[in-house]
Amino acid sequence: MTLMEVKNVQRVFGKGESEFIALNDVSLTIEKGESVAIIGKSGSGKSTLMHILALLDRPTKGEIILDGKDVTQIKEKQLNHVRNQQFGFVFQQFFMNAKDSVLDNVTLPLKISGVPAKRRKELAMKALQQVDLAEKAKSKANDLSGGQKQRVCVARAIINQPQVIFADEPTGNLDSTTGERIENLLFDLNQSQGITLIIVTHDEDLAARCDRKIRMRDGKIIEEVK
Ligand SMILES: Nc1ncnc2c1ncn2[C@@H]1O[C@H](COP(=O)(O)OP(=O)(O)OP(=O)(O)O)[C@@H](O)[C@H]1O
Repeated sequence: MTLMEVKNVQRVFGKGESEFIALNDVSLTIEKGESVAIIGKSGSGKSTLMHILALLDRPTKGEIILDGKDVTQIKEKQLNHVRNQQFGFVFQQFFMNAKDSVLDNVTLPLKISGVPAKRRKELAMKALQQVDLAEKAKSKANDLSGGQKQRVCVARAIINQPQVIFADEPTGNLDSTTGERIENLLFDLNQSQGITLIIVTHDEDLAARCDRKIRMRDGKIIEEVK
């Protein structure tokens, strides 16, 4: 089953002399339950493509079809809703509220979607158990190690039972052992819950674990390897 189709997408930044084509006629289909690595040199357009797929950015030209629906032109409010309900995010820089508790960080997506506090806590504890960090629920996010922070981010990403997790260099800030633990977590979720994984990475070993590798250069997909 197809999850997402990207059709002839172009993303242009800037205007006039400073115009820059970051994505140039990119087309791509993503199946449900796949794990896909987006690879390529710095500046090749990987993050730009991921942001478009994750509906965090809109294409200048082209179409995005999600679950058979054209979402290219839908309103910001609806986009936010789709992201909140269906997507989870894990980024290299963690993006946590450092002064808040682990629990508050993990429940944030549910707070946004209006889930009552008691239920939020239940689901957060379940998600934290999955990443083996239930005992840190009350700690300040800032007091955790890098690997623990990233596990909190994975817990936050799965709390809404998303159909896709978007990960941008999820192991980029971690040592290799800790990074591998995060990788294992992501691939376990992919295998056991069928969550589609879309991972931007420089790490060839991480890319090799994905079902499919999409290599970008100068804003184009130059190679797809299964
Ligand atoms: N908001 C923006 N305004 C102008 N140019 C941008 C913007 N975002 C990205 N670009 C340009 O688009 C190109 C692709 O950027 P992108 O971040 O997608 O690359 P990347 O492959 O993810 O690189 P890296 O591996 O370094 O993160 C770069 O040349 C970048 O300078």
